[in-house]
Order: sequence, then structure tokens, then C-alpha cells
Amino acid sequence: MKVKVGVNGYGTIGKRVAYAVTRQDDMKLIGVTKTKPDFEAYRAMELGIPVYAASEEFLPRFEKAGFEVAGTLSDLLNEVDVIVDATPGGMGAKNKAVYEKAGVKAIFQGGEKASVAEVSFVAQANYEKALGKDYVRVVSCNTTGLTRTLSAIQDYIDYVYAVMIRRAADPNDAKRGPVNAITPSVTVPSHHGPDVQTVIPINIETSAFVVPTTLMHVHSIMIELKKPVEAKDVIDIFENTTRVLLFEKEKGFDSTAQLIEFARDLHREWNNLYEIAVWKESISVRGNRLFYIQAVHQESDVVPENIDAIRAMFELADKWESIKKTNESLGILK
Ligand SMILES: NC(=O)C1=CN([C@@H]2O[C@H](COP(=O)(O)OP(=O)(O)OC[C@H]3O[C@@H](n4cnc5c(N)ncnc54)[C@H](O)[C@@H]3O)[C@@H](O)[C@H]2O)C=CC1
Ligand SMILES: O=C(OP(=O)(O)O)[C@H](O)COP(=O)(O)O
Repeated sequence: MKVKVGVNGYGTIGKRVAYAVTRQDDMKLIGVTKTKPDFEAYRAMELGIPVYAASEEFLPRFEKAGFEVAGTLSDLLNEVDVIVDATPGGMGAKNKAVYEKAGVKAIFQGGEKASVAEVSFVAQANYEKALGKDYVRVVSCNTTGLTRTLSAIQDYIDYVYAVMIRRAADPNDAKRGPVNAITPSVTVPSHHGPDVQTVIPINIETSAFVVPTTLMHVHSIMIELKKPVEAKDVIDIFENTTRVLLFEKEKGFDSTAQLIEFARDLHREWNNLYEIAVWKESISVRGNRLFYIQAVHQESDVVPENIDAIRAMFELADKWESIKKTNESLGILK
């Protein structure tokens, strides 16, 4: 059986999830929604992806442009087993009633509150919790990044303090800033720490700053240890953690710019870096404190999580079988 998947909201996350669905042998992409017939809608059509109007109110825009849609969101919902909601943050909660009425399972993204779904999800941390569920929230890019590395060393953690340096906008977003400023989240903790706690039960506080870059987020992580560990052991753990890669400054990875160039060199679609990038030299232990620095490609790290969430919701595979399948299909290195 192939799970029939629809994507509502064909933007940064939606288009990447739709692509990833087409790479799976146990899923079929039925269609995506658009609010207007822009270049992304035409590109989807060229790729043979049925395009639906996000609601009836948007139909005149398509009619005016002579763009033939396959129907509206409600038609798409009639055709699918699960809808991936990748609409702008907060809109998913409003859409939930529509999905419930259609009797369709739904995946929400990190811009929604945890209460929108039965479980907040990061595959390697809590895949089992999503088994058979109807509503799952894939947590935000930053929360996914924190959870991937912290869950791998969870046994050693007494308390985590993390400083989040957030990219200002995605590369395609010309409307957002700051262009020449650093904007702190003045409320501490920022939402990221409590959000990690929706997936794994650890002590964590975060503070956050938005800076003028579009490429990636960076996290500076400091951990008070519950039991002793050496830097080489942490390196060993991360080397054996899926969807986490170690990069060395020594080899020219000075900044997020080279990490993205690495993804380009791999000929990754949209230069996606699905893996969390940890700087190897940054992993250090001083007394009972562990430090490391990691970078998160915000446009893509949550994509494999959406695929694994679908498998869990339909109980198509167990955790490691799903992660392996998703990794292989997307060329994830380990
Ligand atoms: N961009 C990022 O770095 C990440 C975003 N997220 C989350 O993913 C979700 C989507 O974010 P992005 O893809 O970045 O947003 P986006 O703005 O790139 O894409 C959203 C898409 O939804 C469309 N849309 C607007 N109103 C709609 C409606 N009524 N019905 C259907 N579609 C509609 C927009 O035209 C756009 O194509 C949010 O919850 C966000 O917080 C999660 C991880 C990373
Ligand atoms: O989920 C994200 O970041 P966040 O975890 O800092 O909220 C994504 O980078 C999207 O953030 P945005 O809401 O600033 O576009």
C-alpha cells in the first residue's frame, strides 16, 4: 500500500517535503496547494504535480491567468490519506478543523503550538510516540537541531544552556530583516528550550538572537554534566548519531558559508543540508561542563522528519527501518 500524501502550502518547507515524498516507494504525492499561479505553481505543473487552489477564494486568480487547477483543497483532501500542512506559522491550527471534517490525518510544522497535535516529533528521539497517531507536529528547524544532538547525549545531561543565533530570513524572502542589526529575543528563555521539552524531558534554557544572514542558524551549546564524559567520547557518539555530521575548521569549514558550499558540492537539491553540522573542534569538556557549536540548515533539516512522521502515523515501518529508508532516499550521509 502506498500512502497518499497532499501538501497544503507549497513554500520553503512544503516544496521540499513534496519532493521528498516523490522519493519514497511507500508514498504517493497526490497534489499540492497554491494561493496564486506564480512561478512555483508553474514549476510544480511542469514537474507533473497536480496543483490545487488553497481554497475557493483563490480560484479567480488561477482562472484569470488561464492556469488549470486540479480542484481546491477540499478536493485534494478527498483524495489523500494524510495532509502535510506547511502553511505559514499559526495557520495550521486554523486549518485543523478542515482536516478533521475531511477525516484526514495531518502533519503540522514548528510554527504551530504543540497543542495543535497529539505529539511533537523528532524521529530519532520519539518515533514510537507517533505510531498510529492522527495529528503530529514536526518541531521547528532549531528544535529539531537541538533535539538531534541532545537526545544522543541525554544520559550525560544535567542542564543545557544554549544560545541560538538565528538566520533573519530564508534566501527567497526579500521582505524580512534585519539587514543591519542584531535582534535579541528579550524574553528568556526563548521559545526553543520549552519546545525541546515537548520532545525530550531535559533541563534546558535558551536565549536567541536574529542576525543578518539567510544561510543557516548556529547554536552555541553549554551543558552541565550529570556524569563525567570526555570530548573524544562525545565525538564518538555524534559520529554514530544519524542525521548529525562532524565538520572540521581544519578542513576549511570556517563558517556556515562553507557548510552550504559542501551541500552544493554534493549536488543536493536546493543545497539541502538535512544533517545537523557540529564543528568537531568545538566539542570540549572543561570540568563538569561540555561545550559544542552546531549549525542548522533551516530550510531542510525538518524534511526527513516529515517523511518519518508519515511512516509512523501509518505504522509502515519501525523507527530505524523508517530512518534508514528516508536517509537512503534523500542521500543523507548517515
Ligand atoms: N523556513 C524555515 O526555516 C522553517 C519553517 N518551519 C515552519 O514551517 C511552516 C511553513 O514555513 P515556510 O515553508 O518557511 O513558509 P513559506 O512562507 O515559505 O511557505 C508557506 C506557503 O504557504 C502558502 N500559503 C499562504 N496562505 C495559505 C493558505 N491559506 N493556504 C495554503 N497555503 C498558503 C504561501 O503562499 C507559501 O507558499 C511554518 O510553520 C514554519 O514555522 C519549520 C522549519 C524551518
Ligand atoms: O522554525 C524556525 O525557527 P525557530 O525555531 O527559531 O522559530 C524556522 O527557522 C522558521 O523561523 P521563522 O519563523 O523565523 O521563519
